[in-house]
Amino acid sequence: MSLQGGSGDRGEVASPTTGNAVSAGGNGVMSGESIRPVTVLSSQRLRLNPNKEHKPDNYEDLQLDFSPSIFSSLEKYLPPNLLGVPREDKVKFMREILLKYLPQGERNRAQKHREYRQKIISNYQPLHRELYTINPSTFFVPDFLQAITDNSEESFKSIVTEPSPGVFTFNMLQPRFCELLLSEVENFEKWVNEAKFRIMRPNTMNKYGAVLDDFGLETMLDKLMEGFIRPISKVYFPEVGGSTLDSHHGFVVEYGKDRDVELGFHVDDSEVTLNVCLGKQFSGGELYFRGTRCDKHVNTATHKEESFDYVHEPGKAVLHRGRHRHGARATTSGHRINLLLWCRSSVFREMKKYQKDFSSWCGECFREKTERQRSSIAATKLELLGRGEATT
Ligand SMILES: O=C(O)CCC(=O)C(=O)O
Ligand SMILES: [Fe+2]
Repeated sequence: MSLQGGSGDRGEVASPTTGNAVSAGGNGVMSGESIRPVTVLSSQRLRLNPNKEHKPDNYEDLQLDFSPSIFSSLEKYLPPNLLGVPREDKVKFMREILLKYLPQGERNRAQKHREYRQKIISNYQPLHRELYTINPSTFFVPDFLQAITDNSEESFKSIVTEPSPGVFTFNMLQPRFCELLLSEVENFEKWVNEAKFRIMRPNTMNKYGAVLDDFGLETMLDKLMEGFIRPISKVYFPEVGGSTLDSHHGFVVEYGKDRDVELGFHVDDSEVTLNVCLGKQFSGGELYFRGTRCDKHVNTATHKEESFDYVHEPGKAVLHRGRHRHGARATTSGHRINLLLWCRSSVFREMKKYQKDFSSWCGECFREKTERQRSSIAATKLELLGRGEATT
């Protein structure tokens, strides 16, 4: 976890962690509501598929130890006989389930983070309100928008290039959008300095940069992921949950004089990462890739064909697996700011717990599997040959 190899050719890979995990948390009690005896059997199970017709209750006004939106989402999975019971009974049932999944420590951390965000959002005045709601025609370049609208493998192929296996690039953001976002980030940082507000950095590896989700851009970025990144990831990264991306961590990183200089060798806490350069003028800052690895193989050697350097261009996106080992070289002059969207799939993360063989995406698992198959074929051949000789 520790060493951040400068050149990224080998060495241990750091895995940046973030504080934004699951938006839930609390002090473990529901205040303000008396808890009625529940008419529910705890042996009842959630449905496998949601009831899409059901309109869930609103839980915003309750003091709950999980995010109200989790209750609204989970309600669609309640057994049919529970859909019509009083809201407090549904809360009790769902809370019991949620408690099994989110330990107290994590809930406390998530609650603190919710309060932190709330403090920013109620004090920070956005400069460009048009950034906070997605507007495809002003955000994206026409070719990208057309490809997403057509939503087919062919349409994506027409805009996407794959300069190295697993690294996909395409033009994505309009210069005007990049300018506005840069100016919004600058404005946010100005406010942070003036208010002497201590902000959380995007991850453990950055001293600079800002989490966009923390100052109001979460909903916009969620729409960006769902409507624009998930369709592409479904085609290019199906083996790591590309079609089921359901949460994200969105931030900007900043490099240059008085900022971070480079970024060490690491893997992201994401299934799929979108990295778009916003500008401004800079030299250096190339993104180097060194092959995709699972946890077990994260520190294994790089093979020649896995080495690839990418030169950032404003407005242009790079899409890669989070487990694709990478880092950023020093930005030697000017100022470089990139938008990062670490996209995650809860379904993939759950399934991963039960798997050992990741040969569909881990370069080393693939090599081991191929080697096993090769020697098994060789052994079978030898045995058949031996039998043949014995009978002649
Ligand atoms: O600076 C870059 O382009 C890479 C950033 C990155 O890999 C990250 O923040 O996870
Ligand atoms: Fe990264």
